[in-house]
Amino acid sequence: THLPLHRSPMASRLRLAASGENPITYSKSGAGGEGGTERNPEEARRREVTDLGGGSEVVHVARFVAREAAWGWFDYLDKRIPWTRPTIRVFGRSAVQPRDTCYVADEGLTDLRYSGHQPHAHSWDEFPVLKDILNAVHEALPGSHFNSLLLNRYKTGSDYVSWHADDEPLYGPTPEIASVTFGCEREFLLRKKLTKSQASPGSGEVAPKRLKVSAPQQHSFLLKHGSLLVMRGYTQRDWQHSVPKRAKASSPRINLTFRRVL
Ligand SMILES: O=C(O)CCC(=O)C(=O)O
Ligand SMILES: [Fe+2]
Repeated sequence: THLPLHRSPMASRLRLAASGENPITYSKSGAGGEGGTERNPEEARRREVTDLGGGSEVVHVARFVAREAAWGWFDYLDKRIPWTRPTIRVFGRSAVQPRDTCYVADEGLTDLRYSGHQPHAHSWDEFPVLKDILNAVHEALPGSHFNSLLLNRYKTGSDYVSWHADDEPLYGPTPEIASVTFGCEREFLLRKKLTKSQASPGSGEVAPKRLKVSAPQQHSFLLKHGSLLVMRGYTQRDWQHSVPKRAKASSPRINLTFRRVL
């Protein structure tokens, strides 16, 4: 079958993986089962693999979850998740996090802490749908064993997540993070962290010769309703990511990032 090529914002960055090269195998739950209708047919779940260099890689599956099923999951999550907007600390100041959040994790894991905030860990048993989504992600990523999930809801285009890396030690040096998006499509940006020598060119008395500092490498992904994006290798060590404000985005977006606490 010939599929329309997904438009890629940066034409040069891609190696389109043939589906045979990276087989996604879902256990068919048979006629009447639910599994089959939630996921798009295999030929639609085309993977774009972006090699960021230096052992970092991003995999993007624009049509991971079938549209209707994805809206069903969106509605469930929007209504049933006990969303909160915690006060966090950034650069020594308190601020209300600019998006709703919720955290789910296996029992007995090291607690997650970020920006001076420790979210309450809910149990998977409270939200059966999350187990379905987790199963779909596990089937798409053979060998993955996610045990925790951070959910974010961006109510409007004014909600965002600023530049950061999910490089907390509890995830280990090369975490695989799988991100599933529902609802409003938003841009997801990645930029290379500056190395020591690239960062502020010193504060010596003699002004340093003006060096041409090239802009950090950047990649952009438009994350659509029902899409999957996976960051792996050294992406958290060497890159930062963000979902910037977008005045034009008026409807809510829900994003799930599955992680493995070691
Ligand atoms: O909403 C997204 O796509 C990203 C969320 C994120 O980076 C995070 O929760 O760490
Ligand atoms: Fe993140």
